[in-house]
Amino acid sequence: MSEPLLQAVNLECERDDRVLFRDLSFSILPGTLIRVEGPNGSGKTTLLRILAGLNDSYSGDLLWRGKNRHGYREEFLRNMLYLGHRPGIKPLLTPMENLRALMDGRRSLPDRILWQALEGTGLGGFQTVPCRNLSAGQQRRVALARLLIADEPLWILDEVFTAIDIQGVGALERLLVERVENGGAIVVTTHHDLQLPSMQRLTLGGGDGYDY
Ligand SMILES: Nc1ncnc2c1ncn2[C@@H]1O[C@H](COP(=O)(O)OP(=O)(O)OP(=O)(O)O)[C@@H](O)[C@H]1O
Repeated sequence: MSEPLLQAVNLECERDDRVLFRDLSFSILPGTLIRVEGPNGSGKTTLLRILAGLNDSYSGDLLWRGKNRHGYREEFLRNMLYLGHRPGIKPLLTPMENLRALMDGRRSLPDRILWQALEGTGLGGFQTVPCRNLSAGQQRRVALARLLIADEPLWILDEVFTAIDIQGVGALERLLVERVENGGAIVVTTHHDLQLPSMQRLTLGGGDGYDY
């Protein structure tokens, strides 16, 4: 069996004296997709931000490739791609400029590749239009183009199906399946009815303060 990329060991997080989750332990293996589920406010975004290294308000351990992540933060960040529940698109920039910004200097790709990635998410013809003139779904697609040029082994995706039309949802589902088949690891939250082969589920909402 392959080594886990990321392991959560006894994670616990409290917000405003309410336990969102405790004793949460799981492994994220290459070639797996984990869907984090739970009702509004159950802590899905909080958990994903903790996994992505964007929130340190937790107890427990996170191991990156078997070692405490604290000592390997840069390596972890280089190998992880996080897309948050907001598209994170700058309205005054074009899709091309935004996509380059989303690369965050990790790899220098030629414009041709970025252009094609935007075409691949249905933004052909919009590559040089300021993003403030795009629809909500088109802005989301700019962020999703980042996935088409991603080589990070771990993707952490928060509500990336939001505002995407039915064709876009199908294309994104196929991309996720293909990625997992090729050894990628994905953690995703969505209120969309995602049913992918061999998807694992991690359900939140059992902490103190929940009646359901
Ligand atoms: N910065 C913060 N400070 C204090 N409480 C917070 C903060 N961020 C989130 N919370 C609280 O933590 C709880 C979990 O929020 P979170 O966004 O993780 O839930 P979620 O499961 O992703 O919800 P949704 O399905 O609505 O997106 C909520 O009760 C929220 O009010």
